[in-house]
Amino acid sequence: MNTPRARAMLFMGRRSHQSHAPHKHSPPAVANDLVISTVDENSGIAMLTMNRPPANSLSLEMNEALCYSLKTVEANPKIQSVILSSTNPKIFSAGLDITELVAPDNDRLPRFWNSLQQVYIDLYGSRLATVAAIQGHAPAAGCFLAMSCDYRVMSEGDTNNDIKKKHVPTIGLNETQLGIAAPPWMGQLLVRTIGFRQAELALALGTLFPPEQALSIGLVDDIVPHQQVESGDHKLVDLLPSQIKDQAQNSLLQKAYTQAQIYAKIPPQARVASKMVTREEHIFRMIAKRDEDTQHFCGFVTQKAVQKNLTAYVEALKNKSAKK
Ligand SMILES: CCCCCCCC/C=C\C=C\CC(=O)SCCNC(=O)CCNC(=O)[C@H](O)C(C)(C)COP(=O)(O)OP(=O)(O)OC[C@H]1O[C@@H](n2cnc3c(N)ncnc32)[C@H](O)[C@@H]1OP(=O)(O)O
Repeated sequence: MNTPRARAMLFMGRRSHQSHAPHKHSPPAVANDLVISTVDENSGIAMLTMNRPPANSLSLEMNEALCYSLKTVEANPKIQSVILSSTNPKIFSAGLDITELVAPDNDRLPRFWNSLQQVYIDLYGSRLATVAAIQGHAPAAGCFLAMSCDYRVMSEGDTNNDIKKKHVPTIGLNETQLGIAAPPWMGQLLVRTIGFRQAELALALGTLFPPEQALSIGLVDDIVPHQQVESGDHKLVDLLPSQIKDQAQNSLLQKAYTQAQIYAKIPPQARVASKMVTREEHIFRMIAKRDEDTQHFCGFVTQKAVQKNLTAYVEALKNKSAKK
């Protein structure tokens, strides 16, 4: 698998195993509205908007929809950049769908984990320039999605004095707070993004960072105030799915679009080759340990003590939501 040809194919949007019989890890082709895909061939920019209410949490089907949408966009040679966003103005993604982990089905659990691994392989190894527009919370695997992109722009949130309107999004790998540990490849992604010591601290404490702190440690590349801008780029307006058309003047999406334009102007072969330099080793290391990782995950999650923590966590989430 780890041959020069396999490496090149990974980053050119094709998988070396696709020419053979379906691989056990290949996500099935799915088409649904969990991820809304819009494409503008003139600018070379596409947008994938996560649309799984209430929290864009990552279920098996959501992971498959993400991979399918990304592959479909990648197959269009006119597209060079993609923006990953959310229809929910307050949540980018709440991470893994925790209900997948509680009292799991023996057959579904490994398939679920494989689908998440595939999201990582496809997104981190995409030939496209990927820009995450993080308008709301991005805990755990939500943070992982953002870290798998090439560039992260985060909204400062609504720091309105009115406490009811106030909304400050946070981002980070908070798994330890749930009594679980981030999988090794996800934790390593944090190390690669913010450096060893900051990652060591953040992983142990399960820290969720507000936008300014996330910027200061390099977890995001830019933050933008929560505001409408005077004149939006009309090309961005064309790209927005109907569900978020009213956000055309939104400064976060404007910034993400500008960054996607900058990437789209770089000669693609050179951009892709430079991405391989920093990412291929990490991806191939994960692929080599993929089955072992799935076994660890299934063994870990099904432990009695872990199930107890997760059950209590889901209960607390539901109670919190019911009290609103
Ligand atoms: C030896 C090696 C071993 C290796 C082992 C590896 C093991 C690794 C295992 C797991 C890795 C996990 C990574 C993860 O991603 S775990 C998920 C972590 N996510 C969270 O902790 C986030 C939880 N959610 C929240 O904190 C909030 O919902 C927030 C995102 C901040 C939004 O807050 P708010 O706007 O106030 O919204 P609500 O809390 O009211 O939620 C709205 C509804 O959404 C449901 N919800 C929220 N998050 C999830 C989720 N992650 N999964 C499923 N459902 C979720 C919530 O219950 C509300 O629903 P309802 O209104 O129907 O009750």
